[in-house]
Amino acid sequence: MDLHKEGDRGSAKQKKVKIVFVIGGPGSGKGTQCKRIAQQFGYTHLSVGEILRQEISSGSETGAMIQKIMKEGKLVPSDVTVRLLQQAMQGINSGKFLIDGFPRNEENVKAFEDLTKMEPEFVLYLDCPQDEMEKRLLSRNEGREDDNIETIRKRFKVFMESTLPTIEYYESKGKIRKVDAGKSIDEVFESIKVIFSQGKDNKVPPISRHKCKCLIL
Ligand SMILES: Nc1ncnc2c1ncn2[C@@H]1O[C@H](COP(=O)(O)OP(=O)(O)O)[C@@H](O)[C@H]1O
Ligand SMILES: Nc1ccn([C@@H]2O[C@H](COP(=O)(O)OP(=O)(O)O)[C@@H](O)[C@H]2O)c(=O)n1
Ligand SMILES: [Mg+2]
Repeated sequence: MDLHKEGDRGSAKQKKVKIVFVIGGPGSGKGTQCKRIAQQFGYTHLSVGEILRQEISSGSETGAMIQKIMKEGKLVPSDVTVRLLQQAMQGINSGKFLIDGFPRNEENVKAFEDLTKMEPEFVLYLDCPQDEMEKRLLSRNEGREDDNIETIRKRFKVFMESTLPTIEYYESKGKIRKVDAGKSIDEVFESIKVIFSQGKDNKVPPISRHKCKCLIL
């Protein structure tokens, strides 16, 4: 599959790939909602966290490096993350990708743009109060090494310091679609359905980081 924009190499035959990024704090419900979106709207769901965990399971040296970083709640270097993400995308013949947990910082954005020459159609932002996210993560029960209170707090800090600026970046491009993710799974999905049913010209009102529920601690 060619991951470049239609026309980039002058061929009218190249398939236009549509990408939606899904971001939000740890425990905001990205994975849960992505499964539903993929099923209802025909997207291929790629969880970047899962891709990184698969690399850990492979037993590679890169995997060992990723494991150490994840345990500390930090972010994996973008060249590694984007290379693994691009490999995963190239193995799938899909026109529509839902990329969960990406981008998480400005370096992620730049590495993705540089390597793939693509931009997301829009960015779905699941905005959830931190105390709710903490509660969800502590009862997630997936055996993850990073779902302990110490690492969870570090991940929240990384989200505030590194991911919120990327939300502002996409907001300035009119690409953020924000939903209140503090509600029930069904209620959140109802709001998401409205967004995925709209044409790309229907923009939601702009947001500012001061209005994010995740900052109401
Ligand atoms: N809206 C919600 N209300 C209550 N629990 C939720 C909601 N969305 C997800 N969960 C639960 O919270 C945990 C974290 O959800 P998950 O989808 O893994 O979040 P993320 O991928 O953003 O970390 C899971 O155990 C999930 O079942
Ligand atoms: N773009 C990304 C995504 C995940 N990660 C790493 O993977 C971890 C788990 O990501 P995840 O998306 O599975 O976590 P949740 O937000 O779903 O809980 C993060 O805390 C980072 O250490 C990363 O470094 N860069
Ligand atoms: Mg997840």
